[in-house]
Amino acid sequence: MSRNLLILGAAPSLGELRDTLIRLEDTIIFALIERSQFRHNRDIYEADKMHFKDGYRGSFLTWFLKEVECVHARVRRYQSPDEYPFTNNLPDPVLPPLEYPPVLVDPARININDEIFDVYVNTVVPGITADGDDNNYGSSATRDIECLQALSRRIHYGKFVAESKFQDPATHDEYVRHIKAGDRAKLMELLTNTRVEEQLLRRLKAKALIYGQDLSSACPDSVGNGLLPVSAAGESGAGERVKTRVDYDLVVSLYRDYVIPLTKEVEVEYLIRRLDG
Ligand SMILES: O=C(O)C(=O)C[C@]1(C(=O)O)C=C[C@@H](O)C=C1
Repeated sequence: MSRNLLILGAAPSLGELRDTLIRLEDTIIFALIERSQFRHNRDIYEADKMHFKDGYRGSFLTWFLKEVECVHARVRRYQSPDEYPFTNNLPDPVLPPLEYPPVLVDPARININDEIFDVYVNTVVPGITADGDDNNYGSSATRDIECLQALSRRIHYGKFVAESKFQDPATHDEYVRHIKAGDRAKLMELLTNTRVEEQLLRRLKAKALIYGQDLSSACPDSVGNGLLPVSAAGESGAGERVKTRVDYDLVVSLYRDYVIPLTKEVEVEYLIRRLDG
């Protein structure tokens, strides 16, 4: 995705941006499935549960995040306008800066990763994992970081979506009026597209149902007969609820209650500052 942002001369269209959001649904569902194979492992989220030889005070996950983000910062990850770190005071890149086409007007580099982290640790992880401790701390935290990065990229992509809506001649003047009035509620109303949200949630349920199935004991023939038949409602041919590796209703509620609202929050916060300077 970063490469695309580098080579795009002009702002991406709303259609192109929505295609990226659709692709990120797959990334997020698979990352959640990966994390859900391990138990909750609550200790990795609690500060001072582990003794760090380097004197670090905090949770295992925040220690791990900081280490990973240091490496990623050194290879310029956070120079990309769709990548935002969860930790601070990161080192400078070892390579010269890249020139990204100036699509966004975002001097404050709006970053809501603290909110995303909070929702992920306190709501998502307990929802998608079985309770208990299986000692897979490194494996769990590795998957956590993948989930967090994917969610963060998806949610901060709202800036590009907001910019594209702001540039649209059909709504430009209306956006400018609400921005000048500092009216966040009106901006929220204007940028909301209920039809797109409903379609997204339906698609997401279908994807979570299909990607979440464990096909290890299925014996399909060469044209695929023999795979578990699943209806859109999540019922097997026999009428019972399909057991998937990650609960598809949870994936839908994650998007409905957090991912979409946080994306819209990013869009509003981006737009409200759009005319500054
Ligand atoms: O596709 C858009 O128009 C967006 O702004 C993205 C998004 C989303 O988060 O998926 C957010 C707000 C809209 O109501 C619809 C969808």
